[in-house]
Amino acid sequence: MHQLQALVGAELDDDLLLEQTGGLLEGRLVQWYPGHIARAERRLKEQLGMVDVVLEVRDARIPMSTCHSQLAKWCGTKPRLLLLNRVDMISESDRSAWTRHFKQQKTPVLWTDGVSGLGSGQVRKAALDASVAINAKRRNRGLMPRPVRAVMIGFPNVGKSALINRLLNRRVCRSAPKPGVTRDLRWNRLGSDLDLLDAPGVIPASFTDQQAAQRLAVCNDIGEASYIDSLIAASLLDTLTALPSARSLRRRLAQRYDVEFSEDMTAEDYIAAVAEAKCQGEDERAAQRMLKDFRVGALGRIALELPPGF
Ligand SMILES: Nc1nc2c(ncn2[C@@H]2O[C@H](COP(=O)(O)OP(=O)(O)OP(=O)(O)O)[C@@H](O)[C@H]2O)c(=O)[nH]1
Repeated sequence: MHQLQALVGAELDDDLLLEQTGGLLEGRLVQWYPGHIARAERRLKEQLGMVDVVLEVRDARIPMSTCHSQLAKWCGTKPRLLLLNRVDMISESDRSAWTRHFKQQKTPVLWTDGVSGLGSGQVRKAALDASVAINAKRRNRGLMPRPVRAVMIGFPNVGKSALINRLLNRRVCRSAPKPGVTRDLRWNRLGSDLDLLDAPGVIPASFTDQQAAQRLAVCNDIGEASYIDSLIAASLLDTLTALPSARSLRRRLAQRYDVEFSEDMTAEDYIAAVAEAKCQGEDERAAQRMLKDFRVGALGRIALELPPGF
């Protein structure tokens, strides 16, 4: 298991630190910047206090690693909807496996694609359905109905802003392929019934799971300054070769890089071999290329995590 590097550069300016909120809040960093982490969590709890409905967005490639461990507790009885975004990046069979899993757990899930807008109609409907109950309660207490307030919460770069833009059908939130883009809270009115809050991506302060941290890095969900590409690319290869579809994935890698990935090679061996063949022997460049290929879907539609027991 490769250890993910915590931020080692001491010269962190505020901007970099902000990027890292959306960055690696893994054990060591938490100890180094306790004030910063505590502030991010305080803000998250404040946001939860302001809304009626929580839309929790996770990355469909890593639904477990992008699960915020404290969220269920903090939401209490508040309605919570689980959105699995980037559905376009996983295979049909991955999707079916997760659908079955969440059905067994009795957790309603909506599949979304923040780029094409797939699923956004259902998200809107589900949020508005929640508003009916909320406004019925208000009327019973003699209060005027008001638009339902919902917040999009999730790890950095899972696609919250893109989803909001699709829901509103216009580009109101900055959305970019790197973590930590959303820095401020922003309310957006959707029709006359729904106010949506886009919030900066947050990683739990208690996040110490190295494997999950590596998967976040693989999926570009934490700041690049937090890790070394070759370690993370090796982690990606280890994960791919442990999946049920490992054999076909090895073939796909061989086709893409013209280098066989035999069973007796380690991930590090393979990166070195691709570096030799394609990147003048530079492992870091080979690693960056593999990570980029995975992130843009050039290695195929792959969920890195499957439900337990799959
Ligand atoms: N392929 C694919 N890309 C997506 C999807 N949703 C968002 N993206 C892309 O992923 C990148 C990150 O999306 P954002 O909407 O900025 O993510 P965010 O969760 O708001 O990020 P933070 O600001 O870091 O909290 C952008 O380049 C989006 O175009 C999706 O469903 N599929």
